[in-house]
Amino acid sequence: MDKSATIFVAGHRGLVGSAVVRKLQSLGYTNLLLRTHSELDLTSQPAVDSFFAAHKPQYVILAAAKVGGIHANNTYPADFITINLQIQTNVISSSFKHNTQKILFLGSSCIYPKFAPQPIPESSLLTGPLEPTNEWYAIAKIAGIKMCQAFRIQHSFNAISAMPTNLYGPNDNFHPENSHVLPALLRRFHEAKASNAERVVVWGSGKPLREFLHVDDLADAVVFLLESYSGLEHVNVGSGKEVSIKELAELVKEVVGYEGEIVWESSKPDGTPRKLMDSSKLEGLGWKPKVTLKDGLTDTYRWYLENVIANAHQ
Ligand SMILES: NC(=O)C1=CN([C@@H]2O[C@H](COP(=O)(O)OP(=O)(O)OC[C@H]3O[C@@H](n4cnc5c(N)ncnc54)[C@H](OP(=O)(O)O)[C@@H]3O)[C@@H](O)[C@H]2O)C=CC1
Ligand SMILES: C[C@H]1O[C@H](OP(=O)(O)OP(=O)(O)OC[C@H]2O[C@@H](n3cnc4c(=O)[nH]c(N)nc43)[C@H](O)[C@@H]2O)[C@@H](O)[C@@H](O)C1=O
Repeated sequence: MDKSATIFVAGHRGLVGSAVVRKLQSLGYTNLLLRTHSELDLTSQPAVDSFFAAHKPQYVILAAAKVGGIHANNTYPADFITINLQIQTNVISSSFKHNTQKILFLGSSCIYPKFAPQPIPESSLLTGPLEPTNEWYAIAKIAGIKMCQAFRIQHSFNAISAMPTNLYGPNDNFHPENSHVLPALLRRFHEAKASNAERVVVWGSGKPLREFLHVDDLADAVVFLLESYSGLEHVNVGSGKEVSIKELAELVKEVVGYEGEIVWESSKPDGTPRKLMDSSKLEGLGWKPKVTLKDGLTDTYRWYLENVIANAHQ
């Protein structure tokens, strides 16, 4: 790829988009096209089409989406299905219409059936019922994969899809209810330590297993796929390592330095019991993750202290 190619990174202020921008800049890409949500609402078809007509990006990385953890997905199903269908339909169809050379769409491991074989190969897509807490979001993401495939089959449009596992890192969403488990626990344990609270509440049974990938590894994989993969099938992006939510909570407690007790709130949903991705396809293409969970958590906590807590005290 030419380092001066115009690359539109949609969602560049989010967890994934900001990591992709850091990665592209570190590799010497100089012509990044970036718009905030207020500058360009991707749910508006006329606005997206005018933007593409005016700027004609050569490459597009679609990292803008309505995203949230188990509680947000379960509480706002209409938002999760509608906004995601709108954003991806507008961006993929305008990319094709205005001659983008290649687009990379980001889905999620929740596209797979709740009881898929573990580790989950790409071929498990559409082989069984979805996890109910996030089926609305999953249906939108599955439609995104199928839209990329349909444009490739009908129009030879170079649209590819990457399916990341659960991500974390700088610029994550640390909202107490609507975020994913890892940033939620970093914040909750930090606040408990700061206020000398005797216990911290963690949702569910602690038994579900999750695979976590640092967002810098994901960004590396995204750019790797953009530069080197043009297949019909979506590609899993995982770390290959899973931990139980109980183990995660113990690790966050240690990294934050909290000494109180953990209490489990069993009325909260566990979600899918296990979703370890089979990332052997990506590994076969020549890509591997680098960041361990312990190192990634330690760095993310440092980022949280320096960027969220420090700013809150200014
Ligand atoms: N986080 C995770 O664990 C995982 C994420 N993914 C996927 O990665 C992608 C990025 O997720 P992530 O970075 O975590 O999400 P974030 O919520 O951190 O970022 C999403 C970005 O999209 C922007 N956005 C949302 N709606 C619109 C809109 N209507 N118009 C313009 N911009 C909009 C947001 O801007 P604003 O905040 O201003 O609305 C934000 O910058 C998503 O496709 C997600 O499905 C996949 C697996 C796991
Ligand atoms: C990436 C993926 O993310 C979502 O799926 P999820 O993996 O279930 O996401 P989660 O991070 O919110 O929860 C993981 C586990 O952790 C437990 N848990 C404990 N305590 C807290 C807690 O405080 N907050 C949260 N959110 N979860 C908690 C929680 O009960 C669950 O058992 C999808 O909806 C969808 O968005 C998607 O694709």
